[in-house]
Amino acid sequence: MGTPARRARPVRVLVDMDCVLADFEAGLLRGFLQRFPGEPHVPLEERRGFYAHEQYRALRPDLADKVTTVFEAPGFFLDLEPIPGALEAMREMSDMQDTQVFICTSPLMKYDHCVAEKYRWVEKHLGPQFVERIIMTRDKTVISGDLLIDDKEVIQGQEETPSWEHILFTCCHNQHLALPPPRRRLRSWSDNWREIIDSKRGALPLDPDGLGLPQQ
Ligand SMILES: Cc1cn([C@H]2C[C@H](O)[C@@H](COP(=O)(O)O)O2)c(=O)[nH]c1=O
Ligand SMILES: [Mg+2]
Repeated sequence: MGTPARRARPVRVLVDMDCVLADFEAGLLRGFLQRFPGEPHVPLEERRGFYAHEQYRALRPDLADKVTTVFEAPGFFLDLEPIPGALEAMREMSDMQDTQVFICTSPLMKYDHCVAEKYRWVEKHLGPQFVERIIMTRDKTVISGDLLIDDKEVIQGQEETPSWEHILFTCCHNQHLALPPPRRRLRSWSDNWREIIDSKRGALPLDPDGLGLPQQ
């Protein structure tokens, strides 16, 4: 009989891209002001709700299509600025022991430029080793992980009970929301993301069949 194993499996962290790694909201406002000067706009401090185009629609119905043309345009996703601290956090996280990091991002339905530009953005800012870590899906609930760091307040899909805990990454459109316990937030990449990852380590099943893991 082997010694009871005390070795945990790695913590798997899924990290969203838009508004978590890449500053979608700042890029959208900048692009809108350049393309439609003189039209009413939504300042970042007044953004509410995940979908910017819905808030622009409420401002004036025709503005929904206008703002949509900004993020569907070639170059939009590639030119987004990194969120402060995001690149450093990703590099540190992927170097952590017993930690797997994946970038989990949803493409636009109008994917012509978005998909390739998301890949190119990751290569440009994080390098080819992170390109291997991209998961592109319209349904994040079917992806397995321990944590999903994401700015969308509600993440739904085919799987009613996703394996991950959703950590809400603070962004202009969600900062006003009061999260019901036990939901957790990451306020920025200066916040306690290391503690959040470590909080998952003890909770992992160790050698579930109880037969012991092979000695190394
Ligand atoms: C604000 C906003 C976003 N979208 C799109 C843009 C991206 O493809 C996804 C967000 O992806 P994530 O992985 O959840 O970050 O949503 C949109 O279609 N309309 C909008 O107003
Ligand atoms: Mg996002």
